[in-house]
Amino acid sequence: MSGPSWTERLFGGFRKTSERLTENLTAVVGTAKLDDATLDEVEDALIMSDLGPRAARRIRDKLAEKRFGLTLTERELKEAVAEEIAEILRPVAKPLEITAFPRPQVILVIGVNGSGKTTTIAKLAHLFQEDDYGVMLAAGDTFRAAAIGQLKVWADRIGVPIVTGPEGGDPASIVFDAVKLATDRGIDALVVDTAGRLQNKRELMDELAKIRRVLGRLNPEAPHDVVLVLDATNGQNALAQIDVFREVAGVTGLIMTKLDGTARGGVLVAAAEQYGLPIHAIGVGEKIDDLRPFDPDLVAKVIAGVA
Ligand SMILES: Nc1nc2c(ncn2[C@@H]2O[C@H](COP(=O)(O)OP(=O)(O)OP(=O)(O)O)[C@@H](O)[C@H]2O)c(=O)[nH]1
Repeated sequence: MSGPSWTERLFGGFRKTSERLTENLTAVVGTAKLDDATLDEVEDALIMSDLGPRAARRIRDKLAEKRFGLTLTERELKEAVAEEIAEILRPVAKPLEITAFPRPQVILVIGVNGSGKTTTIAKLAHLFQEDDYGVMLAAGDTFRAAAIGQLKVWADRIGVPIVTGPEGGDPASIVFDAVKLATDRGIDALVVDTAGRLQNKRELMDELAKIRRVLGRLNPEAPHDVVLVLDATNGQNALAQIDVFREVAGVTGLIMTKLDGTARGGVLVAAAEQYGLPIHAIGVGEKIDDLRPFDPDLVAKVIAGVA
């Protein structure tokens, strides 16, 4: 028997956001036309659904601009909200593409422990493989032997080469070896795991800076991508993580995981509005093919309860 489809799981990841929003929107309609008081209620409903005050404000303003004074049915209001959410999400939906020349494209993956970083690296590698790219992994999280072991298990399972070092080894030297090997072998994408010790910001910053310096010596363009993995079940805390990692590592894009569980997926909209960072993909399960393209229109409809 097969389980729920990935889109069904996606509904799960946004359920908390969506239920709150749609309940509150339902309460709004039927009472009055879209005047200031109603718009206030819509804005509140959006804030309470984890979309954040900025996105809520923008959606309110757009609704006012386009539909002030109209009396909308419940469905029409939800569709209008979905459209404005989609407007926020569309510009940030950008798959991670392999374009680096010379190869390899070096993709640093960062994120706190437990965010789904290791699993996401394996899923990304699998996606690249499916597109016929040569992929290599580098186990740059040497802080814990388990992290190295776990990445190795994934590498063996999907059949990609991996460069590792001893526990406590120097991540920069592993990355250096990996880039050289990847260059020799004509690898297209080198995906690098990094330590996720956010509680020790200084050390993490130094470590990432050293990796950058070493990479820069081999290829001034590298790292080409610095992808932050965020756990959607963390809700608003995800925003705080973006703040810190932007400062520590210069994030170039996001992947949000665990959008299949009991996540507060609405935070994705808050992140899009606040940071405008590309969202490369979303994780909707623990299996290797559970990393999916980020579809802004579908996500917007799911959130607004009109999918
Ligand atoms: N439901 C669900 N679980 C996920 C998803 N992505 C990762 N996980 C699970 O989350 C847990 C943590 O994932 P890891 O990939 O080990 O996370 P990590 O950030 O590398 O964490 P450490 O190994 O502790 O550093 C694992 O049990 C994964 O199977 C997802 O999209 N959905």
